[in-house]
Amino acid sequence: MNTFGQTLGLTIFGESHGVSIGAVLDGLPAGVAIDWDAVNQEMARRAPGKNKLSTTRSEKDAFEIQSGFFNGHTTGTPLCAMIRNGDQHSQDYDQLRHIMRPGHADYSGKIRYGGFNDYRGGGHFSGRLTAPLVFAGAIASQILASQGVVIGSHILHLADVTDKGFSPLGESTATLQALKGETLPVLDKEQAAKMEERIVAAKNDLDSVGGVIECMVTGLPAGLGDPFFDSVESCISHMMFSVPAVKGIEFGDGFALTGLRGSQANDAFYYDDGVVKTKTNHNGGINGGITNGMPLIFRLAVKPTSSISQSQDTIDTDTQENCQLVIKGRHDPCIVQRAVPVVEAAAAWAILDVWLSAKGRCL
Ligand SMILES: Cc1cc2nc3c(=O)[nH]c(=O)nc-3n(C[C@H](O)[C@H](O)[C@H](O)COP(=O)(O)O)c2cc1C
Ligand SMILES: C=C(O[C@@H]1CC(C(=O)O)=C[C@@H](OP(=O)(O)O)[C@H]1O)C(=O)O
Repeated sequence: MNTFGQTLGLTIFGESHGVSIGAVLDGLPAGVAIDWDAVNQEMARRAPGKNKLSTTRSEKDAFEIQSGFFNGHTTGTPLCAMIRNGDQHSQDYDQLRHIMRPGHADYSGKIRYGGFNDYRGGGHFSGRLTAPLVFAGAIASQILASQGVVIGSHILHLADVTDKGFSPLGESTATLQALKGETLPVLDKEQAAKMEERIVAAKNDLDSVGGVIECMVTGLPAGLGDPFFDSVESCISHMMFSVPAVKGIEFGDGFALTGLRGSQANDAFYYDDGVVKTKTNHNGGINGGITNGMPLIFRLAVKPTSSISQSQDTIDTDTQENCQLVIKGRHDPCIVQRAVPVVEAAAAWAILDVWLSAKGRCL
């Protein structure tokens, strides 16, 4: 199934080198006035071909609304948006019909779909399918913002360069919003130039780099989520592994919690003018799968781009022999900075789904 969500259904469709890609958003509340300029801004943050750190494929990522929006408001029935593809170089992919890129989905996709998958540009597996995800998330984040929820992210690590982490007790809305204007969003501004240098160096070596994105969600009330299968961690993780190249997630202190004692890892409660807070936030705003009212924090591992131009060992499925592959084409030397708006959008959609499920489809 290519649909995500319990109360709010998101279906994404299309192939990177097909006519179009798009999304169907089902279950949105009726009567929401959407700020389309803000949606366009989010699309532009993710769009390819903007600078030397990204693929040179140039796409406008303009969307055409097909349904679900009438007289300035959502109708509450499925909202469908279509995004046309315009700058495909499909000949770059001719050899990839039968020569499998290591690290990409060529082989697994070929087996899954019996060889009928559209392999051009990675087809339906392409990072291009994150454009409809951003479209959906941009709408979800507007709805969440009306309830006081803010989502922001930065690059915590890129190759061997490290930014300072988010303050676990929360960052201001101004800080989270300001990060959205940056190509390499970091808190310690000196790290951006070093990160850029690592991406350019990898590209010059016909290679790629990966990193870690840290995401924070502020303004969530306590009590959202469910204890087991639909825990907030489960819902967010389910969504985040839909972002191509994401290979890991941790909440709060995550794996580092394993090195602490209980006395160090527990987040002590206190009343702050009648509001329940915790003095630390090692658990990332979630206890028992349910939000506790503190900022939600998670980190994602993003792998280095698999399509590199060095010669690599692989297989030819036509001849059933081992062979060498030199990939042609226009690939991102680093996915991390391109994935930042995608992660925020994906978080917005997953959290709005949790919210509407908890509150019986209502805000
Ligand atoms: C925004 C974005 C851009 C991407 N750009 C590329 C790219 O240019 N070349 C590439 O090989 N992979 C790229 N990827 C990653 C692949 O789509 C992904 O590695 C592939 O679908 C296999 O999925 P997996 O890595 O999650 O196993 C990109 C991913 C995202 C989110
Ligand atoms: C098109 C986008 O990114 C693409 C993601 C991608 C991949 O394999 O994931 C491979 C490249 O595709 P192509 O070879 O067609 O240029 C990227 O350009 C986009 O982000 O909109």
